[in-house]
Amino acid sequence: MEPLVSEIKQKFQPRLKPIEWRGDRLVLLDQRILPFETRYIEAKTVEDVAHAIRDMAVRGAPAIGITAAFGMVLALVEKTPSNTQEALKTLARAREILSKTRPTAVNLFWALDRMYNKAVELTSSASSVRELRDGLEKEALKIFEEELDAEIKMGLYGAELLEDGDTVLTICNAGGLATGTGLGTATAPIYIASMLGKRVSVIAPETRPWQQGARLTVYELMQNGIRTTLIADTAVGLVMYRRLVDIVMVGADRILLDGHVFNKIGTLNEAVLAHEFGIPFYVLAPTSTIDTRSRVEDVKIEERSPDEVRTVRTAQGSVYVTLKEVAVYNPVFDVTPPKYVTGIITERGVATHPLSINLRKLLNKT
Ligand SMILES: CSC[C@H]1O[C@H](OP(=O)(O)O)[C@H](O)[C@@H]1O
Repeated sequence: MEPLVSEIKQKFQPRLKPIEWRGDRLVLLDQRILPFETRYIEAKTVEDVAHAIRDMAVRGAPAIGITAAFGMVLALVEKTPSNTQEALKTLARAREILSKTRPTAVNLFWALDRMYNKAVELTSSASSVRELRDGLEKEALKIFEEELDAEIKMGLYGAELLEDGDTVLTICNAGGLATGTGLGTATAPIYIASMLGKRVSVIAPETRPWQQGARLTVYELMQNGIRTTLIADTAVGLVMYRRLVDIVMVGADRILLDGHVFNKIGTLNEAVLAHEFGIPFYVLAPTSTIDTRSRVEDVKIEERSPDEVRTVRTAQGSVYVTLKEVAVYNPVFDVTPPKYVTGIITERGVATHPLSINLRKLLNKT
């Protein structure tokens, strides 16, 4: 598969660069104001990175992980510790700050642990803080490259499931904006199938309240020439009932070993409806999104500001669509039980039922 991965890596020139490392700063495409305005923000400190993740200037499980990884490097850039032991203390503080930004996407914690453990390993041989920082920078860049390779492999596995003329239903944005690489997870099969000559189109629900579908998925798919139809979230049932959907492909923020999938709010609705209408429902995620330790009850489902539901984003900024005083409950993820999942597509292959056994097999695959 490797030669094909290299060929596709050369062929796929993403229009968007959501995350760019500049050696002493991170340049992030501000996703809070797309598609109305293309604005980049510079993150030069750990706090800058924490704010960008918390405020969703950058979002999407893999993109959050990659951004946090570079945030750990910036911890040694913004103020150079006096020695490598002080550097470890600085990195522990940075991990603490970044781990508090958003609770559901496991990629954040996976990336922070990987970077900190790498730092511990490097301090045993690094003769200076600069050597430690250079080693950490290499690790963050490696995470980015591994993520892109994983998406290409997921895309190849997923593209095999797509026929010429198929329509894919998605949710939220699990595209190149959500992973930072420009290819995405749920969108990777769509881009690669199209590259391989299959005419694939997409139905993208707007994905209230943050509108990742209407503002981000529509934007990136159309930029990449994919035929896209936007629908209201409440229309997913009817498009399935009318057989307008051949397959559902969604991303994930956290997948448990028993096959429970945490993803954007509304994913459960699509999964249950797809199961009812006999439509294949696939989840796409790199193995860095698989949480091998938690049970369903251990996972915190993020709740965000009530104003995300009370308002809608427009080119002029957010406008209220209801009474400002109304009470709001705003969970931004849900959890889909494994019975509603046809398969989980990772860079190591596709796990089908029994998911609990086959996910472990994929993780143990060398
Ligand atoms: C590549 S999957 C990304 C995943 O993250 C999104 O959530 P958010 O926009 O709140 O970060 C959504 O759940 C996507 O499926």
